Amino acid sequence: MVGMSAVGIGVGTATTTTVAATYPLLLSSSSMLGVGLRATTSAGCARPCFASFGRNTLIGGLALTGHRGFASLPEGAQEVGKLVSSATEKMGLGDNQFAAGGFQLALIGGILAGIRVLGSYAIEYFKKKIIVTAEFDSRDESYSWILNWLSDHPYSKKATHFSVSTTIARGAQKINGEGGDSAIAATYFLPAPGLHFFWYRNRLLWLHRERARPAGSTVATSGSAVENITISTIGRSRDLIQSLILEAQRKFIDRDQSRTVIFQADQYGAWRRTKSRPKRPLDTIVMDPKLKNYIVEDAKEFFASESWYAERGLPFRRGLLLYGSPGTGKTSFIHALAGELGLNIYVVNLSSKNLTDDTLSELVSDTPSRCLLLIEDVDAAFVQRESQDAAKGITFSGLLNSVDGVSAQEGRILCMTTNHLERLDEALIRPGRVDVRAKFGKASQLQAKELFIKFYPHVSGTRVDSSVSKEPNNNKRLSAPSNLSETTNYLDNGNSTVSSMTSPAENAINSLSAAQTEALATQFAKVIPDQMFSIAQLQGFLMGYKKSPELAVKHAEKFVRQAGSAEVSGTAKVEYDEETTGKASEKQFYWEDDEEKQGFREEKERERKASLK
Ligand SMILES: Nc1ncnc2c1ncn2[C@@H]1O[C@H](COP(=O)(O)OP(=O)(O)OP(=O)(O)O)[C@@H](O)[C@H]1O
Repeated sequence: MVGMSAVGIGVGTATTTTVAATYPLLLSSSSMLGVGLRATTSAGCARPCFASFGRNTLIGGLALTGHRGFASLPEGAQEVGKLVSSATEKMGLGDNQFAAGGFQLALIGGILAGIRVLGSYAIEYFKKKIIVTAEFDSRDESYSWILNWLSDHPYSKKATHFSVSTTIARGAQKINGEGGDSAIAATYFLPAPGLHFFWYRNRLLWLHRERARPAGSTVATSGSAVENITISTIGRSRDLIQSLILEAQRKFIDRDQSRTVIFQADQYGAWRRTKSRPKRPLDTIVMDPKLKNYIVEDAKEFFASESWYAERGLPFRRGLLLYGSPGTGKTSFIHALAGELGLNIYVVNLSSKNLTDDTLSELVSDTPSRCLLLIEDVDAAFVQRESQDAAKGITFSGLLNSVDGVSAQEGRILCMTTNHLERLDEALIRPGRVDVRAKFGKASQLQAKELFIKFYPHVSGTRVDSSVSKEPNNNKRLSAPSNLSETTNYLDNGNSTVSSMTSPAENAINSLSAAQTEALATQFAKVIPDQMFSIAQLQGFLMGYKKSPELAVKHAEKFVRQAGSAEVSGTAKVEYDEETTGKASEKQFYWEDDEEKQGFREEKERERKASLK
């Protein structure tokens, strides 16, 4: 079988069997041009032979009988036959039976194809006139709205052909196990691929869900398969389906009310929702309360003063630069700020090889008008690039143009973070691009105390896990980790290791009074030198004693001592700013290579085990 535009070539022979086998091939191909040799079978034999080939029989019959008369064919077909026959005569092919047959078939094929094409256009036209259809593609966010909406629709709960999914959008997991059991993965029941009919506002709608196979694959894999949903109804007005879409969108947004959604650029340079997290309360961030308050109020005021900016012809944009050592809470604060302001975060990774000046500019202009645009480690992209392929990725001027060029989106706050303020070009952080600069320093003793109290919150005489410890992966690997955070990260990464190293008594949930907790926090803070550790390091240490604040206090001194002895051990390098404080400087600890890291971990673990004996 050949396609619509192909040329069909049929070869008829003297036997009726071959004619029957050949003509369907030729004629059902819808070819615009059919070339064939006319069968030289007897007229009497032709009709029974074609009987089993449906409508091709008629065409075959026309071709065969066109030269001899059409008495035995239906009236309409006779007319077409006569037309074909007279065209053949006019072409002067009447005497050559083979050429005439071929020409007739070509003509008939053309007419048939034309009728088909016109027919399908007509059907499409009438479909559009009486059926309203909306289409959703899994590469677009609206697809998640529809899946979310469908998962709650009564039809999905009773459909006998349904699919089960644990997620309806990347990063949009259901927030339960039903019954609140977070250990049970949440599930969505959705109409399976295929055709489904359901009711919406007393009108019948039908839904077609289709899963496209990735090119070159015979199996539709969920990872790469593109899905497509169409929802249709009879009528000429789009109102019903539009209101369904709006309802689905609202529902989806509502369910994100208590969450911060994070978007990242995909390989095509378009924003893609990657995850959503419960909003992080601002009071989980340990930092100078004045600074915290200043930034939050500044952001609120910014969003409330659009007309003020417009009246003065100023671009309605705000820039925030957070700088300081790794693990001091810059990223965490931005998440908390987004939660406080009810904004989503759009993250740009400047080191991405897929990012060019053009895609960055497009991404920035595609951000919604109220959001936080986050560029982390803004210094890193250009430093790395110098040593790699300078032709790849974005340029510095491309970055400048994107963040405040003419096409840059208005109404957003650009947040940049860096561990190295001194490496940033003045042009990038000049007023107008960066309006607020905030330094995130190492923990003061006061902050160490605050962290301790937050880490061991106290509810009705029973200790509960802090919000920090509810996020098991929040103890993310630092880009320049210290010896100590490495040790505790290591312990924290394997819960079994932690519990095997702590006695049942240590795991018992204590019920200290608030005053007792505060007293322990004060003891802890006294031991922790001012501005020596980042909050992440202290948090990493406390993670080793999740349920035992007393033990945390007991081991704190050793923790500090070990930090100081890291250089002596020769396994980690520590840069000291001896002249001034004798404490680790901003540059903090760094490791030579992985082997050193591993060796150090093992040594620390041995020491730790020995101390617990
Ligand atoms: N000031 C803080 N208050 C509360 N938690 C903090 C603070 N600083 C760090 N943490 C905790 O330490 C971890 C790392 O913090 P975060 O990623 O925010 O640091 P950062 O300054 O952005 O680090 P980097 O510069 O390496 O990206 C998180 O789990 C976070 O909860």
